[in-house]
Amino acid sequence: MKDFKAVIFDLDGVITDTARYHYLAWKRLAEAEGVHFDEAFNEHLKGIDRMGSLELILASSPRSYTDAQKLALATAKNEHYKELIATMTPADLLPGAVDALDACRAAGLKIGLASVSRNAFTVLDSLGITGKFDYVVDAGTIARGKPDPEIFLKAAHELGVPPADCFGVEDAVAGVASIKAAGMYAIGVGDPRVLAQADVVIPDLAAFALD
Ligand SMILES: O=P(O)(O)OC[C@H]1O[C@@H](O)[C@H](O)[C@@H](O)[C@@H]1O
Ligand SMILES: [Mg+2]
Repeated sequence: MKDFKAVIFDLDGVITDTARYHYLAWKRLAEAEGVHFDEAFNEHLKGIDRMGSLELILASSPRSYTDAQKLALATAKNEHYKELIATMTPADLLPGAVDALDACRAAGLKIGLASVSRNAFTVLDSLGITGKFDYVVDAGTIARGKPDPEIFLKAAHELGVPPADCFGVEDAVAGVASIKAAGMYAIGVGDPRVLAQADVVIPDLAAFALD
């Protein structure tokens, strides 16, 4: 691998298994609205921001919705999600996550976090790893979600490193697309058939190695 100067991690599904909690919360909402929801559908939602995910689900609903109803549904989903993550602790870190962060730090890399989740700061605090990042993007400041490159470019800018000297780590198709659109090297975490756009795919962070 070339001599990178920064690494930018996604959070949900990479560092901790919150992707599972997003899935459960969306599934309950979708089924209440008469929309069939399964793992395959959920794959399209990974990395997509809250309102974007809701729009994708409601596109399959037999009903129509006002903006106020959509906002109420998104808020209800988030309340359910917050209940699911309320008991998170450092034990919820995925295998290899802390070792990967520490290896990047030991190698002198700047470390950023690029999650479109507005719950990211809470989750990082629950996991006890906020201090391991040089910069965490505030999702509330991002105009265009993944697969747009904005969030990864913002992280690189704030870390003071050109995008070409950064690599990103992602579990979502939209997230890998965002990294590539930003002009960065992409490490996919998950299934290589799903994350075909990534430069390399590893099954989880336990397999993360800087060489
Ligand atoms: O609703 P939140 O916490 O702002 O999260 C937004 C999105 O954050 C992403 O990290 C998840 O992959 C998505 O599933 C989720 O919808
Ligand atoms: Mg993710």
